[in-house]
Amino acid sequence: MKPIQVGLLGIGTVGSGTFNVLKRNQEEITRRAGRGIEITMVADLDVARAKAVVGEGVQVVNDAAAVIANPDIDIIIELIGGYGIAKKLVLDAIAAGKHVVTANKALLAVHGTEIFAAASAKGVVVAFEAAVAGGIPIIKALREGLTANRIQWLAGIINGTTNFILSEMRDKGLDFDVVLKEAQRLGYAEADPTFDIEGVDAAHKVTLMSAIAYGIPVQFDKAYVEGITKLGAADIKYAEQLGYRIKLLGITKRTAKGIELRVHPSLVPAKRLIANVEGAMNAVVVNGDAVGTTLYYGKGAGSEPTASAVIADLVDITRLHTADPQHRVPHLAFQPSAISNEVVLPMSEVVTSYYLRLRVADEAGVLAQVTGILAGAGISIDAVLQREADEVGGEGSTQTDLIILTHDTREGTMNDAMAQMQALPTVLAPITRIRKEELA
Ligand SMILES: NC(=O)c1ccc[n+]([C@@H]2O[C@H](COP(=O)([O-])OP(=O)(O)OC[C@H]3O[C@@H](n4cnc5c(N)ncnc54)[C@H](O)[C@@H]3O)[C@@H](O)[C@H]2O)c1
Ligand SMILES: N[C@@H](CCO)C(=O)O
Ligand code: NA
Repeated sequence: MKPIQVGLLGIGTVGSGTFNVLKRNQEEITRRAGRGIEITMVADLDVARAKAVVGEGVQVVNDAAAVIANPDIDIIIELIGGYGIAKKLVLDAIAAGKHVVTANKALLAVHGTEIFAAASAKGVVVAFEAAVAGGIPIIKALREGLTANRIQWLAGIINGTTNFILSEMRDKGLDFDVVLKEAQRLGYAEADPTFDIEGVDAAHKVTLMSAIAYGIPVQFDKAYVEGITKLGAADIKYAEQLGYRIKLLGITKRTAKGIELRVHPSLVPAKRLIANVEGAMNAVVVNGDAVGTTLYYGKGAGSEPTASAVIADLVDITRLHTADPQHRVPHLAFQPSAISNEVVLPMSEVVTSYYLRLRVADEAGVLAQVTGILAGAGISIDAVLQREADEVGGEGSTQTDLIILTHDTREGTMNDAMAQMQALPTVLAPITRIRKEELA
């Protein structure tokens, strides 16, 4: 089957990430989608910059309408932003019978009702995973994973720029303006950064989540919106002293009287996981009556994290483009015909770092014997801790514990070294080995 053809409108921060990730991971994405996905035409006002990103072989124009008019294109990605020209282009793409993928939360939160109605009438999809919490698959979780539940409430840190500002102000005592400039440089901030700092961007996102959580129309005009501009450094400090962190939260809650929809700075107990979401990271907590509380965490902004969500929507739409129902939800996420025979490694080939605890005789030269074996095996030591014998075995003890952290080592090599260490007469008990994972 020939690749599905995609037209990209706007190749700035998110657009270039989308182009690059799609190209880099082409082979695996095709195995998942069941068909290649190719951006064959790009529109951007800055044609020269666009050409520098896409190279040869992709048509670049400055008129987005020309991409929509191209009959070979099945999916339009809108990454221009705003409610101006983007609205017209999305509606034109729908009218032309094309599916739309967009990261434009502003457009959907304000004009979603009109846009979704147009798409329904035409039988096309408007997918927007990238619009809420960037790379975190929160739309998919609400739309698919949690469908059994009556959602009670959800709350999220859904604006990276403001979370970055609050984190830097708290940790480094930096000024608001300095941190905002840095967020803009890193590509997190909206074209108009007042949308970030006044809470508007978070309100766009929580409006969309509220609609999906409760099955109501998107109603941005009903949201209460308060940003972080009136917060003082002193408030952050006092909250801290009381055991809280201040976070800009988007909250939507079902109550007996109706649905709450609001964005404002909030004190959150410091021990909550969400209170420890720092920098530009996002997190959303969802409470459903059956599942209880679930947490979704990750990068909510930036070029490739946002591209990750855009491409997931492209894969979903591509999977729909077939009559075969098996194709739509492949059991193992990859198409059955694309399952690979890559090997699963035996444990001896696994590479990790280690914590070792050796109960040894408290005498000269023991440490040298042990480290000598590790050096001989090419195992690099990260840290060594030798406990006082008295601490380990009580007063007058002749035994002590030697704790060693290693750098990455092949398990088979470690097994051999451990056998040698265990055989030393000065090693008095079975060695304890715990594998260490950084998980960063
Ligand atoms: N940057 C992020 O981390 C992020 C994350 C999630 C969602 N978003 C959303 O993604 C969208 C794009 O954001 P971005 O950060 O990539 O913006 P950007 O400013 O980096 O890119 C927009 C691009 O669109 C082009 N453009 C403007 N008007 C055009 C027109 N009429 N025709 C064709 N091209 C035009 C610009 O030249 C630019 O290259 C926005 O809706 C934004 O809210 C961004
Ligand atoms: N301006 C947004 C981009 C992601 O939607 C943020 O800072 O989170
Ligand atoms: Na998302």
